[in-house]
Amino acid sequence: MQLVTASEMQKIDTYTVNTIGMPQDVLIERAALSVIDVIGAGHFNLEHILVLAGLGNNGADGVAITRLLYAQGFNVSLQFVGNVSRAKESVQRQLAIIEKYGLVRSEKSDFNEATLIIDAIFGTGLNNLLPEGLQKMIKAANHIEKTVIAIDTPTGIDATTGEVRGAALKAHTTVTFGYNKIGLTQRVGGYLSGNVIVKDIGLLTPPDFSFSDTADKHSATDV
Ligand SMILES: NC(=O)C1=CN([C@@H]2O[C@H](COP(=O)(O)OP(=O)(O)OC[C@H]3O[C@@H](n4cnc5c(N)ncnc54)[C@H](OP(=O)(O)O)[C@@H]3O)[C@@H](O)[C@H]2O)[C@H](O)CC1
Ligand SMILES: [K+]
Repeated sequence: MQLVTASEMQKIDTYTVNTIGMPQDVLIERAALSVIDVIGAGHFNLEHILVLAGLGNNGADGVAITRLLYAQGFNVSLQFVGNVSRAKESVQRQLAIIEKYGLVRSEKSDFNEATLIIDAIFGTGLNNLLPEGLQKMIKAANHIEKTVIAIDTPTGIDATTGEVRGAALKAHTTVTFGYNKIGLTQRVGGYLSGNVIVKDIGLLTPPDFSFSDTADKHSATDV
């Protein structure tokens, strides 16, 4: 199974959007629909779903997932993690749409009430240690051992190395898009990702793309 680094995945994302012309919002919608497939497969308690969404496209996936669940009548709440005014365009568009659906974001959620947490805070764009406050929140969430579905990567895991960036959410399942990431198969990332499901969302790989040898060398799990 081909594994990729975070930057390889971002190159594939960019090629699909900028060269092929596939609108980013279509990819985000397909990503969200692929997660709904997994959620609907019957392995999770869906009584109260809490979606945690961040500033980047990972967060946009999370808001789209919330909308799809809300439209199907699920008891779903959305908590934005970070300063909404700093959120990317893709997230702002998703937030504007979900407001028209009538869903009001929760300011602060009680994790204890949730039966399932959807982690859409950070994905492959994580580039540094998590902010202190978020590290504390993640450690508290791990402590109460809630079932977590991670979107693309568990927040806090470096998608390339599998190292923890201060703290990382422990996922029961990770739904990752396009290719599996090296960081989900090795070091702590290999453990915290749980059951990794790779979903095709229509990303195209450039014809002359050469995967780094890092990717090939790390197909075995060396946690
Ligand atoms: N690109 C596509 O077509 C699709 C991508 N998918 C999803 O997108 C994410 C990758 O999205 P990206 O926006 O690149 O990254 P993230 O959502 O992981 O978050 C990055 C944002 O967060 C900021 N950031 C990064 N590290 C930190 C940190 N340690 N502390 C605070 N903030 C941080 C970052 O800001 P910068 O200014 O630092 O760049 C970004 O704002 C991928 O994982 C998929 O889930 C879609 O699924 C498909 C289409
Ligand atoms: K995530």
